[in-house]
Amino acid sequence: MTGVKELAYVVYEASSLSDWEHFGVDLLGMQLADKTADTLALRTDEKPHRWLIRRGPADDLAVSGYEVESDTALDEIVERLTAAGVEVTEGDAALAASRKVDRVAVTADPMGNRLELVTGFADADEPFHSDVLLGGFVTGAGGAGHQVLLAQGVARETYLEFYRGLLGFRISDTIVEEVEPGVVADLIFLRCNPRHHSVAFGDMPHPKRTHHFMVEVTDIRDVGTAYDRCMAAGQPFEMTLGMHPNDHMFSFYVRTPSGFSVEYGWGGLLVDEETWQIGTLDRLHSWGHQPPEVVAGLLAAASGEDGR
Ligand SMILES: Cc1ccc(O)c(O)c1CC[C@@H]1C(=O)CC[C@]2(C)C(=O)CC[C@@H]12
Ligand SMILES: [Fe+2]
Repeated sequence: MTGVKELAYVVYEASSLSDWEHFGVDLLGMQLADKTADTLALRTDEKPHRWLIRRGPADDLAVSGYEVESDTALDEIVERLTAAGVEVTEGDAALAASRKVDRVAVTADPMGNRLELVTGFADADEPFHSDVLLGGFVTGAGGAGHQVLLAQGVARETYLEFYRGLLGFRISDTIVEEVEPGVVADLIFLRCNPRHHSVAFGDMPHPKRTHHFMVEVTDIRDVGTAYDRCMAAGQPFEMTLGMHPNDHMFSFYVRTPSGFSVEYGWGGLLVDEETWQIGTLDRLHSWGHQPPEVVAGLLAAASGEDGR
């Protein structure tokens, strides 16, 4: 089935662009591409933008842009969506120009997340440059990274029918873990290229549309120095360094200025379509990924009055 090829870009609506500029550029090592009174364009590679931050009150995900192989592939997907009763509109030239794509079709998933299906996402004129990274970000065929979105009470079969049945995603695995007595995290991970997942869904209570966006770096030292920069800047952490059992990502989670998180990772697994088997795992973390207050408690206990 002709499906989408990669997560190309996201648009976030944020109340403070200056906080996001500091977060993206100084802490994460992205490149500021463009800045107006109401938007910020951040680069992680040869593309002109991977994150667009637009001024507004939502402090949440506004758009997920997925690139499609060709014009005919986009026609095919639009036709499939329309036949399934999903509304799709062709974006105008101004929208396409603002996204730096040839063509953009606008639709929404069953949770009401706006999706832009695009062709011809151009490269920037200038090569990517980071002021702080030793290496670079891992994008390429795997796209900009991955994100976890909230199911918001929509049944799994409903959003799978959309993402798998209409957009062509494949299931990589599911993880179900009882994180506290009576509280079950149940996540499903979907891929559209060799990256283990470009999107995952969970139905836990969460105030935003998105839980996190994952950016991956080529050099493990850049995970460590990003961790240090976030720590030194007082950026709140959601989880310390750790690893996931499904995609083997070595990562930490830090809060964005909009309250949801960024996962900053290295070493993510690539899926071989020929041999991959859909797994069902029972733990979210192989090790680490502790809430900071848990680590703070352990460290305080370890250095208590009798702990010399
Ligand atoms: C479990 C997992 C595997 C691979 C990933 O890239 C990934 O982000 C995650 C999930 C992260 C995160 C978590 O571990 C704790 C429980 C969380 C907060 C959720 O409830 C949704 C996202 C979950
Ligand atoms: Fe993740």
